[in-house]
Amino acid sequence: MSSVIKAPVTGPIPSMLMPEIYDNRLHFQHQKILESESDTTTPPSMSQYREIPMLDMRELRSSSSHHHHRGRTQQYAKEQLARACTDWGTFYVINHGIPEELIQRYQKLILQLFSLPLEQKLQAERNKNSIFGYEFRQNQKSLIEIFQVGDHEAIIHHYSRKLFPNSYTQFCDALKELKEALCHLSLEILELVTEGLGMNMKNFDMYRREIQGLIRSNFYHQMDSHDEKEQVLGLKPHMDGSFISLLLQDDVAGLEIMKDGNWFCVKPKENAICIMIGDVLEVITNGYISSLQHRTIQPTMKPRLSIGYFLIPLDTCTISIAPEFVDAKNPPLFRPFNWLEYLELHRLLRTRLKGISRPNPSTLLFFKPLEH
Ligand SMILES: O=C(O)CCC(=O)C(=O)O
Ligand SMILES: [Fe+2]
Repeated sequence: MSSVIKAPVTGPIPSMLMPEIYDNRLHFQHQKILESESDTTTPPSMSQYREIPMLDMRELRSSSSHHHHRGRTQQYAKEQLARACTDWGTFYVINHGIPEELIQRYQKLILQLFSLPLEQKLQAERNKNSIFGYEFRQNQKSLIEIFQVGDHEAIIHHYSRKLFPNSYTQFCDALKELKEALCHLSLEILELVTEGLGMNMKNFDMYRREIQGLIRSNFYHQMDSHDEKEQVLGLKPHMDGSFISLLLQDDVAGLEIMKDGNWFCVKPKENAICIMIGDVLEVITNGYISSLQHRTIQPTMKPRLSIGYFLIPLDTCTISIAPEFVDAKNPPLFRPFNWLEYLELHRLLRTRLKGISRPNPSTLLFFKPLEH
């Protein structure tokens, strides 16, 4: 029958962030897309477990050695990487080189942060118009605490001081060290991925100077389960607004991925980092690879900590299809857009559609050519 959307999209998008490219026609289109979708919120049932591809960074990294066997191993690993991207949109990497000591040090400190009194954490609360800070996200059945910062040292110091007035340097140091290591690794992987998919590295270079990093820690509280078969959703199904995302997890399961129309549970792997393809790469490759739809399940046995690192464009960056992914058989699927425009729509979907799961949670729908 009618759509179940409780909060129809009305009123203008805040003009401060509204690029000129927006006009009323597009705004109307957004409304149409949102209205055509209905609530598909059903409690997720237990998902089957699947192994995702596993790649060895030691094999992928080029070496100065000209050893024949080594070259073949590397070539094979690169093919596996390309296949992981086209078939799965996600994979684990091992031998990534991020020191275990550093990860554990940061995990310990971020858990200390989450165990601070709520009033103190709220001193660093995320501002409505910002993506940085602390967030206490409580729904009927789920509870997640999130802490997120970017590359700006001043912001990191600002929030760290509020949270750890007496010992903030220790926290800042670990955060910055981990962020830098993850930045390095993610750029390396992004380069391997784009090159492996046949992207012209000159076109990739245009983005190199327009990339920033976000580090986000998610603390999922342990929830009571009344029905063993029914799971409680933590994060709703979504695609990340990133080039790629890196995910570190403790030993508690909770991540689920969508593959071929089914949800699968991905178990944490010791010393492995989960890589996910984000929306930006889907656009640049003109849909040759898709961003990974994923969600999380609220744990019941013990709490769960995950740390995500997102490589995202700078606000000023324009995202457009790399020409080598367009030909007669592959017409352009997306119009070029500015990153702020993406963020605004991403936020619109999250806030205006609170409590509603869209059948297709993709923000990229808005950048497809208009249908007549
Ligand atoms: O906690 C996880 O496993 C995933 C987190 C996630 O998807 C996100 O922060 O975007
Ligand atoms: Fe995500």
